[in-house]
Amino acid sequence: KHFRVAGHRRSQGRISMQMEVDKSSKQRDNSKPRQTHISPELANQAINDAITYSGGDVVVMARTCASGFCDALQQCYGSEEISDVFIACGSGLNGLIGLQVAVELQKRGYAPAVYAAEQSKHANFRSVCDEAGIDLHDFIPSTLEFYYDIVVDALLGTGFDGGDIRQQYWTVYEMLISTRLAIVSLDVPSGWDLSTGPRKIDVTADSFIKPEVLVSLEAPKLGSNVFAGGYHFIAGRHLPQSYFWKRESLFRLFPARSQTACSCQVTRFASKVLMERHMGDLDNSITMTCGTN
Ligand SMILES: NC(=O)C1=CN([C@@H]2O[C@H](COP(=O)(O)OP(=O)(O)OC[C@H]3O[C@@H](n4cnc5c(N)ncnc54)[C@H](O)[C@@H]3O)[C@@H](O)[C@H]2O)[C@H](O)CC1
Repeated sequence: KHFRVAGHRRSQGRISMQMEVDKSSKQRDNSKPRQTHISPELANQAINDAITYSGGDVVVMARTCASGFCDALQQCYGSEEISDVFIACGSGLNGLIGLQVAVELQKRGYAPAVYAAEQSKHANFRSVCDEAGIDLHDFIPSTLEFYYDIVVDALLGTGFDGGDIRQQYWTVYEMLISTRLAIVSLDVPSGWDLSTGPRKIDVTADSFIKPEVLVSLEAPKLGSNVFAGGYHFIAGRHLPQSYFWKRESLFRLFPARSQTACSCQVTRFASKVLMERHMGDLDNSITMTCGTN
C-alpha cells in the first residue's frame, strides 16, 4: 500500500516521496486517537524489543540509532559549517549510542571528542576511542566553548530515575545547563522527566537542559511535548514502523529508507545559525515539509 506525501519542493518541480506504509497498517486501530508521543512504559518496552530485533546485540542497535541521530545532526549542522563536536556520554545505553555517534561523526568528516561520566555498562570506551583515534576525556575542558562548536547530550535518556542528579554527573550536568554552545540531545534531554519534561524544581531554579535540537529515538517521549528548541527529529528504524501502530496507534513514517523523519519546530529559540540554515533552504526553494508531531 503506497501513498504520495508532499516531499521536498525543489525549484519549480515537486518531487514526492513514496513512503511505503508498512503492510500491517491495515491493523491500525483508527478508533483510538493518534498518539504522537509515547509513555515511559512503552518507551522502555521498546528498548527491550529493539534489542531483540537487533539479535540481542546492543552495539548493533546503538549503531542504527547513531546513524539516524547523525543524519539529523548533519541536517542542522553540516560538516562544512562545524566540525568539533563534544559528546557527553552516560553509563547506560544512551551513552553507548553517544559513543557510536562519535565513531559515525568521525566517518562523516567531523572531529568528535567523547566525555565519559563514568564506566559504561555496555562498552569499553577507551578501546573504542583508541581504535578510532577519538579523544576520550574524563573531565570537562575549561576551553570547551573555545574549541568545540556543539555539544551532544548523551548522558541520561529514558533510564533517568527522576531524582536529583547524582554526584558523578554534577560537573557535566552543570556544563550542559550553562554552556552557550548549541546542544543536540539524544532521545530525551538529560534530567527531563519522561512524562512531564523538565522537573518543576529545575524549572524554578532554571537549572535544566535546553537543547537546540532534540532527536527522539523511534518515537517522541511524552516529556518531549514541552520541547521548545529549534528542531525535533525522530530517528532510529531499529524497530518495524508498525511497532507503535499496534500499541499506541502512533502514526509516523520514515521517508523511504531514511533513518530520520523530522518534525520541524523552528521556533524563536532557534539560534541564528539554525535559522539561517533553515531560511537558506527556503531561499533555495527547498522546503522541508515534514510531519508535525
Ligand atoms: N527509545 C528507543 O526505541 C530506544 C532507546 N534506546 C536508548 O536507551 C536509553 C535507555 O537506556 P538505559 O541504559 O536504560 O538508560 P540511560 O542510558 O538513560 O542510562 C541511565 C544511566 O544513568 C543512571 N542514572 C539514572 N538516574 C540518574 C540520576 N538521577 N543521576 C545520575 N545517574 C542516573 C542510571 O544508573 C544509568 O546508568 C534511551 O534513552 C535511548 O537512548 C535504546 O538503545 C534503543 C531503543
